[in-house]
Formats: sequence, structure tokens, C-alpha cells
Amino acid sequence: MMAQYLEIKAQYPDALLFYRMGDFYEMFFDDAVAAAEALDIALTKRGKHDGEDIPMCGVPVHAAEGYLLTLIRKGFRVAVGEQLESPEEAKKRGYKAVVKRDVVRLVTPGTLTEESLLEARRHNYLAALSCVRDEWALSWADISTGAFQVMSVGQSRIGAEIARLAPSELLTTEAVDESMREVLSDLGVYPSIIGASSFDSTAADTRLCGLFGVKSLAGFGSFSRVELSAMGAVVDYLDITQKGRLPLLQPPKTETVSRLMQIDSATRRNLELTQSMNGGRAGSLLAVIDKTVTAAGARLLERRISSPSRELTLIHARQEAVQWGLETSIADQLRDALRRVPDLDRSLSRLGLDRGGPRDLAAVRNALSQAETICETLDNTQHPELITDAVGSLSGHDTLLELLDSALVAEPPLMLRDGGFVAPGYDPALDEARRLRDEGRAVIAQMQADYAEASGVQSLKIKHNNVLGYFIETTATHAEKMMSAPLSETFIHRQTTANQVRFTTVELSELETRILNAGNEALEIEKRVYDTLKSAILASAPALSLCALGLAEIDLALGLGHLARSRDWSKPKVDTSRAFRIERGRHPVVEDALSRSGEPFIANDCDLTAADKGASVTLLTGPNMAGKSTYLRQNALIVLLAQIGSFVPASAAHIGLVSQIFSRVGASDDLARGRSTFMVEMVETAAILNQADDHALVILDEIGRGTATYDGLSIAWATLEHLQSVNRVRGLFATHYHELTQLAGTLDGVKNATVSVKEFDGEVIFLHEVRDGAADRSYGVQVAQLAGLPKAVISRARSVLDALEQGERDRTSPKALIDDLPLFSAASTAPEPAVLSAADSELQDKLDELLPDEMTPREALQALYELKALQKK
Ligand SMILES: Nc1ncnc2c1ncn2[C@@H]1O[C@H](COP(=O)(O)OP(=O)(O)OP(=O)(O)O)[C@@H](O)[C@H]1O
Repeated sequence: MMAQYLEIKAQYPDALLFYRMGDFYEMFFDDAVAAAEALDIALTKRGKHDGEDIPMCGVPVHAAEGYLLTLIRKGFRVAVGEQLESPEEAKKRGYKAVVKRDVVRLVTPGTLTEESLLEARRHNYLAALSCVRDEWALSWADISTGAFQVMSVGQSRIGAEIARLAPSELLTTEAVDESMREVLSDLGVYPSIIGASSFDSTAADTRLCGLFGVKSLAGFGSFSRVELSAMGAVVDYLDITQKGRLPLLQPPKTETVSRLMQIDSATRRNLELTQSMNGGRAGSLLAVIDKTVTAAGARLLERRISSPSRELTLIHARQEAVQWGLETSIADQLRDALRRVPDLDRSLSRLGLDRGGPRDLAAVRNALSQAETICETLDNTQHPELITDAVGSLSGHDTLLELLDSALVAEPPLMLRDGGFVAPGYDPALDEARRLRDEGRAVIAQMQADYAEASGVQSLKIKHNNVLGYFIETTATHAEKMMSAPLSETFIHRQTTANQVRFTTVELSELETRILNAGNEALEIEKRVYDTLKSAILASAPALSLCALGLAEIDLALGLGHLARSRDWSKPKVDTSRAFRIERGRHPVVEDALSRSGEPFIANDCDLTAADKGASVTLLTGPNMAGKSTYLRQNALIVLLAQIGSFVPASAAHIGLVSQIFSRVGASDDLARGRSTFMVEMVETAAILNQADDHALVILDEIGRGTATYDGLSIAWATLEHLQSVNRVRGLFATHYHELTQLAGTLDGVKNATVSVKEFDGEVIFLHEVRDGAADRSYGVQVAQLAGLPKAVISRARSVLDALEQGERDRTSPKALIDDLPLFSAASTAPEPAVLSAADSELQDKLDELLPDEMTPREALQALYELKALQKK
């Protein structure tokens, strides 16, 4: 057995080998050590190899999925080695023959299909990155839904595209990995390196034609060599991991960079599109706007947010669909029906890989029957084009639906091997076998009663297990009686356990054979029915995928419509101009968070409309905490929402198509890669200045703050000039360098805006209102006070600030000025006690007790005297 193990393991050096032994998957040697630690299970040993103990650990087959999930999440790949014959079959080949085993599947993060291993509302992409003669292409597939795409991409955009797709697994060759290592590790992507032959473009052509059963791929589009190579690698890897069982992939679709709004990975992170800064879905734009009720609808929304469009007709068509979702009077009825739609895509893919079960058949049936209901509700009226197309895909499945309806019970069991999912009346032979089997069971019950009476042992039971089959069981106290004459003539002893004795009888054995035969027969028939139903479903797979997409499209239109209605969003005007006018815009995520604590969000306008060939940049100054970052982000998000076809959180918006969004918001260290905060900021700024075109939207938040004041100011100054004159972008530039506001007077298309605050009694009150003009100061000290800095530090900071500002006005050098400052005043001021003195609190209590409305003038006067006295004390 060990020889067999080692032979199989040698073929999968990079994966853990799950080696099937009866009801367990066992792991040996280093695999066992690694898995025991990762799974937190006991490490034992079994036998010896080269004189050394063999480490071993194992997981029960019935619970294997949970363990697989943990291992995959921890970055392992698992080769599942199954027994390909029964021990009895093996024995026929000789007493010492080892049961045949082989790997039936390599489980990797990008090739999962199990419901429990996948996140329902997220895609699970397997991607391949290829390079042929300096041309690059990415191909990606989600085998759990069948989506399959390819895209040629310039080398500089690879990082951005991978960030958009966020694949669970990326395939490359050694050479590609070497040249892209820095970009990939920046994104936290560690590729699976596979052989260069998987990327061979000629082999890819043959492989793809074979997969789709066509002579030429021309019918799907024309693909370049590098595109073929990337697609071929995906398919070859699927072939390797699925051991020749290829998933149901849809024909490949080409995606073109120029049709999508380009968003680089830093911007994606900063805007928290599908993930918030802390890595989860909660707190992201996606989480706040997702009102879909099906998993496929949610996945469609994720796809849209990750890649907003730049095609006007498509955006308008999507807007129409959302408008329909908002206005239709039957929205609630439709959403109710959609809620009952199971995940058709994922069931289809499991059936395609022969990894499905009766519940997947039922899922297809339930989805089709809901689709029919929805189709009937929608069929007779006029709809926007997108919805009409979607409705069209819902019908035409009557024959399949009727077949599934008549063949399946309402709620089938999980496992095929348990049987019991075919409806009575569907197959006469099955009904007959089941009748025999069930009658047998009734006879057993009768037999138990008879034996109990004949033996006088009332507690006697007839039971069943997989080792003994049917047997008669009594407690050990009756053993002697049962095993002596006359009872021993009927009851044949089989087994004695700690508390029980087990018997059989000739009659019981005969009955068992009858029941077993009938049961087996029933199961065999059910398996045949399963295969027929599965084939019928797979024969309609392309139409079913379209139906799934149609349902998702309707769900998404209703979801975004619901959002627009419930949050009072409006339909933006999107065209090819260079307009950018947002009235009373809001930040959807911040607004959502504030509304939960009952606080209002202050809406703000934004006008970045640019002249034909010019730029339009607003310089935003204002105190800390006033809402500058929120304002910057909200305008970027509104554009993004507009270009996915959604309504936007504003009372009106007019947006000329944006080609790229860039944002530099907030700073983060990348110490692991030896980059300081300032370095990260400069790398990102460089990317913007080198790439932004005149249809880009750029939002920069406090650029240059990570270095000395004058260095930072100069960099910010030059950056702004470059964006205005060379890139000619529409943009927002938040800064604390008030010196920059002078540029508004000199540079065309640059204007100032500020977020207003009120100062009251030395404290700032944030109004969060953006208005024209420049701020005169940052109120940093006041904000620091709000944050709870000790009073002594605050008052010292105030005097330093006053002196510095005075110095600037008098043109004194800061050095001389600082020399003049009372350097030790902070140290000499004793920190103010944080706790009120006894007299203070007495005074406070007295004040609290007074009720002026209920006092006579005399009482009031008296109280005044008392307060005075207390204050003296
Ligand atoms: N328009 C608004 N309406 C209501 N509350 C707002 C608004 N904008 C911002 N806020 C609140 O103010 C807080 C601070 O906002 P933000 O981080 O945008 O300030 P900032 O000006 O960028 O600050 P800093 O300069 O310190 O980075 C937010 O967390 C939010 O709770």
C-alpha cells in the first residue's frame, strides 16, 4: 500500500494527498504533519518506512468538505485519491492485492464548485496570465458558473485588471512570474506556476475547439495568439485538476479594455468598491447598494461595480432597466418570486462535472418553475430592451420542467446514493421494487414481535448495520437463555458486544436477501433516472445559463430600482460631453452609517465641468474632520454608479463619460516591501500623472503631506499644474497647503472651494457644507482638543501656533522665532487635574438642583448667596 501511496504522491508533489482508506482520507509523511497543524487534528503514526515511523493523520470522508475548506483557505492544494474498486474486487486479483486508487480531482482555490466551499454572492475566478512576444493577455473562468473570458492588455495595466478580477487563483509560467513578480506581490497574488506547454497557443486552439465541439473558434470571435495561449492555459489546468472531466464553460467572450472604465488597484482599494479597507465586504460600496435577492444577482452587481462601462448605449440601456425596476408596480411580487430562485448556475456546473446530487436537479426545476412564473407576470407588457431580452430567456423550458416536475419529489435528499428522490408514479419498475422493499420492512416488524413472544424476551429487537446486515439483538442478560436449547435451535449466535448479544435466523437471512435485492433494484433504477434527468438538463445547458443570466438581470434591475426609490436617488444624465455637475450629492456609505445613528448627511454640489480642451480642478481646503475626504470620494462614487447604469445619490447629475478614475486618498505604509508612506504616495501619484487622459477623473487628498512642509507644498504645486496643463483632467484636490489656493487666480479651470465650519467659544462646529472660496486655517488644534489631547498640550500648541503665525506675518525666520518661544512653559505648567475638586462638584450639584421656574425671587436671591459662598470655598 505504501508503494502505491508513494507512487501517486510523486505525481502531486505540490499538493496534499487525501488517500482514501475506507471511511477516511488519510495523509502520510510531511503531508500529515502539515495538515495536522493546519487542521488542528491529531498526528499519529502508522508502520515504518526506511526504519522510521510514518507520521499519519486522517479526516472522515463524510466531514471532508469542511476540512477541505480550511486547507484551501490556508493556501493548500489537495489531491483527492479515491478507491477505484471495492476490496472484494481487489481480492479477486489475489489475496495481497491492493485496492486500486488514483487521484480523481485536484482541489485548488480557483476550481471549486461545492456550495459549502464557495461564497454564494461572489465570483470565484481562475485566471491565466500569458505573454507572447511582449503581448499580454489575461483569460479567466468561473467554473462554478461557466463564465469564460479573455482580454488583451498592455503590460502596465495588468495590475489594475488583476485587481478588478480578484481571481482566487492565477496561473502563469515561471518566466512571466519573474517579470511580473513585483506587480503581483503588490496585489498580494501568489500565482500557481504551471508548465509552459499549458500556454502553447497552437495546442490551445485544438484544445478549445475540442471543448466546444467546433472545427474553428472563428464563430466565437477572432483571438490573437496570446489570447489563445491564456485561454488554453485555463482549459488545460481545468483538465489537469478535474482529471479530464471538463466543466460546462460558455464560449469565450472577449473583453476590451477601452470599453470599461479603468480603475487601478490603489483607487479600487481607496474607494472601497467591493471590499472595505479591513478586507471584508461589510462597509464597502457593494455591501451598501446590494439589494438583490438572489446570489446570481449579487454576483452580477459585483461584476458591474468592478467594471463600470464606457459605452453610452449600454449605460443608457441599463439605466432604462433600473428605471423600470423603480417604477414597476409589481416589484414586490417579482422580488418574492426571485427569492425562491435557487442558484441555477452553480447547480448546473456541479451537474456538468458530475459532482452534483438530487438537490441540484431540484434546484434546476425550482429555478425553471419560478422563471416561468416571472415570465408569465411580465410577458404581456412593454419593457425596456434589457428586460425584454431577459424575459425572453425565461421561457421555452417547458419540456424540461415537465420532466423534472414529474420525476422529482418536492424536497429530495442530499445524496444520490441514499435514493428516495424520484417521485412515486414516475417509473412503474421503481414503484414495484420500492413496494417489495417496504413490505419487507413491515414483515420485519412483525417478525420482531413474533420472536419476542416466542423467546419471552420483550426487549428483543431486529436491527440493521452495514457489517452484519439485519440481526436480532438482546441485552447480555438474556444471552444464556438465548444460547441454550430450545431457543438456540432457531437463533444462531453472530456476535457478543459489551452489553449486547446478536443473533440471526434462517428466516431472517432469507428475508434480508429479498429486501436487499428489492432495495438495490430500487436504487439502481433511481440512479438511472438521475442520469437521464442530468443528461436532459445538460443538453439544455446553454439555454439554462441564459435563463440564469436573465433572472440575475431582472433581480439587479429591481434591486437598484428599490435602492433608488428607498434612498431617493436620481437618474443621472450621462453623455459624451465633458460635463460634471452634481447637485446635492451624498456619499452612499457614510450616509448609510450616519443614518443608523440618526444623524443627517449634508448634501453638497460639485461642478467640474470642463471646457472643450481644458481642465477643471477644484482645490478644496478646509479644517480637518470637515468632510473633505468624504466629499472627494462621494463624487468619484457617483460617477462610478452612473456608469454602471445605476441611479445616483444626488438630486441631479450630469456626467460626461469618464474613462478612468484615479484616487490618491489617505496614506498607508508598505513596510514589508520597504516602501515608506511617502514613497507609496509618490509611486501612486506618478501613476496618475503618467496615465491620466483628458476624460479621467482624478481625486487627490492631501498629496505631499508625508514630507517636510516646503517639499510637500512644492510637489503638490507642480502636480496640480501638470494635471491642469498636460493631463487636462476633471479633478478634486484636497489640501491643507493654503498657499495653493493662489493658483485658482492664475491657472485656467482651477477654482477654490472650502468646507465650512463655525467657530463658537474656541470650539469648531462642523457644518460639512462645501462652498466657493478658500479656508484661512485648518483648525487642527481645535480638532486635537476634540480628540482629547491633554489640556496642557493644547494650550502649548496654541501658543506655538500663534507665535508661528505672527512670525510669518512679520517675516521672522521660524528658527529665530522658535528660539524666542517660552520653551519650558509647557513643562512648567502643571497638568490640570482631570477630576473636579470636591468644592467644584458641590457647586455643580447645587446648580443642578436649582429649578428657576419654580423659585420665588427671594429663594433665587438666597440661592445666589449660597452659590457665591460655595465658589469662595
Ligand atoms: N457631508 C457630510 N455630512 C455629514 N457628516 C459628514 C459629511 N462629511 C463628512 N462627515 C463626517 O465627518 C467625518 C470626517 O470626514 P472626513 O474624513 O471626510 O474629513 P476630512 O476633512 O477629510 O478630515 P481630515 O482632513 O482630518 O482627513 C466623517 O467620518 C463623517 O462622519
